[in-house]
Amino acid sequence: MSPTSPHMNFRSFVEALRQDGDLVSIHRQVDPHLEAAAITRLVYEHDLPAPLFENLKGAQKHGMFRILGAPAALRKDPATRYGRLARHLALPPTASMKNILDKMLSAADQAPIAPTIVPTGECKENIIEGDQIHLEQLPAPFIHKDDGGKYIQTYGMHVVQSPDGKWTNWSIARAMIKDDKHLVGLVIEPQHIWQIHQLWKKEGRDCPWALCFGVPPAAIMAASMPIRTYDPAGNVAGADGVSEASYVGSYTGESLQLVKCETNNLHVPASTEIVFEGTLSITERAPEGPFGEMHGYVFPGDTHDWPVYNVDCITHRDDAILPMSACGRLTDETHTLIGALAAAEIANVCRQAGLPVKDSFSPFESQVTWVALQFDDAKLRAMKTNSQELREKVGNLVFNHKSGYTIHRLVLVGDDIDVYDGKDIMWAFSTRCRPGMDETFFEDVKGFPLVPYMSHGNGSPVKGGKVVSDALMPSEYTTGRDWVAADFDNSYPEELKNQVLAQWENDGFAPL
Ligand SMILES: CC1=C(C(=O)O)[C@@H]2CC(C)(C)c3c(C)c(C)cc4c3N2[C@@]12C(=O)NC(=O)N=C2N4C[C@H](O)[C@H](O)[C@H](O)COP(=O)(O)O
Ligand SMILES: [K+]
Ligand SMILES: [Mn+2]
Repeated sequence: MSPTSPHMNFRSFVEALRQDGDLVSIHRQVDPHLEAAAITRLVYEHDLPAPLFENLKGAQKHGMFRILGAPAALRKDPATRYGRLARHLALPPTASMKNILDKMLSAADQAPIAPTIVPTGECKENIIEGDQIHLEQLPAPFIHKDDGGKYIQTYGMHVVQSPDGKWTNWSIARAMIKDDKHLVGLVIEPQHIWQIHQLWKKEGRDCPWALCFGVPPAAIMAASMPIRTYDPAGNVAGADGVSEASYVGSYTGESLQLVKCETNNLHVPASTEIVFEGTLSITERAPEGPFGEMHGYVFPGDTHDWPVYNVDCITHRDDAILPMSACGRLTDETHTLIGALAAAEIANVCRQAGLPVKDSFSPFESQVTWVALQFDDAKLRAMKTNSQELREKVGNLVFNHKSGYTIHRLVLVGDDIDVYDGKDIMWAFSTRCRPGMDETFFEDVKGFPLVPYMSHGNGSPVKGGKVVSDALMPSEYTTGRDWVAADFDNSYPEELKNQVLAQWENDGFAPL
């Protein structure tokens, strides 16, 4: 029996949400065609408990399957805002986003802990092979009314491996059902699944593949993060060169238990809810999309050809649960994970390059197209640099690194700004960054085509459109801050503030 702690076992994670009062089980029959996603979308837009659809119209025998919506979205209570993410990492429900990202980064300078291969696990309770596979009969969700198909894959983990077996990558990339035996999905440059797909193209063989729905929550966090592993040549990139599996081992302190696939030599977490096994074709492509994407748009009819996945075998737990991210406008997993984890890795890359970056976050208000980088003001002054020089240095470093792929604006701020507070970032950006003069634009770097002003804008969808906006004031480079904020914290003497706070409720105000 594999570990049953919530961060290491998806089924236990769902039960932990129930214990937390952060789950709504819906027993009435719900239609996977739009209805389940519509309920989940409203959950996202109001930060409500995760919906578990226990009785899907069209669910197959052996419990194939139920759906858990909003697996890593926000909780309404500010005190436990990130509780559902915290549960992915065995952190307390009151953990801050900083606690969560620090935990994810803690692996960067710890020894990797390799996974353990075990003979079997819960994911082997049911095995469906060959002509018994009918993807079209599964209760796969149709998520947005203008989508190009049923997106069964929105929170599963792709497993692919370099031909030399040295590098196994875990990542999330969407995929929809193409027909009874095939999926089709995004495999975009420079993502690691794209890099490994390229290696198999050179080999002239289809890429062995597995797609794991309902993996240990600690694993899906690394799958969503642009951690540095091998470069395309298969050499170790940067200090680590670990695969996600070993990276997860580091920050959980536990060796993940994996089992071998039935039909290829890849390994998958033993407690996975549903496993698709097969190949990612190096030749076959098919129309994919449109899809309601992370920036909150569907462009009807916006279909493009992407690689085809061939499903040879399905294994699954009894009463399996498919996690679903009905992504789009704020606030869902594409914001709490893609933006936040990219920000964390970008700060890591900056620090490795010797830049005094203390903290970073991608403000939800920017639909996670920005990352705010908080500089240590004293160390900044010691650099004896200036705005233009720093903007160029940071932009050239981040916008040419894979971790910067999805980010189009970097906002540089001092350490009086809380990067996790969107109001703080907008205050600094709006009042300290003079448009044009304090900004450096980058047109010769890789652009992120999913941003609407890229794919449906006026310029190249894949090049440029990036900027470093310096919201550090000139005094922060030289003498130190030459202003006082006109707010309660900074504009009143300590003893007066304490007196006001002590009197606060006696004066008739509700507790802050
Ligand atoms: C951009 C993406 C999506 C979109 O907006 O449609 C789509 C939506 C869903 C499936 C919900 C989704 C969720 C819920 C989460 C949490 C992450 C993503 C996605 N999907 C996309 C996708 O279809 N294609 C893609 O290339 N990257 C995606 N990521 C981001 C990657 O996972 C991230 O960049 C990793 O770092 C990649 O791993 P490595 O290569 O570094 O190993
Ligand atoms: K990853
Ligand atoms: Mn990777």
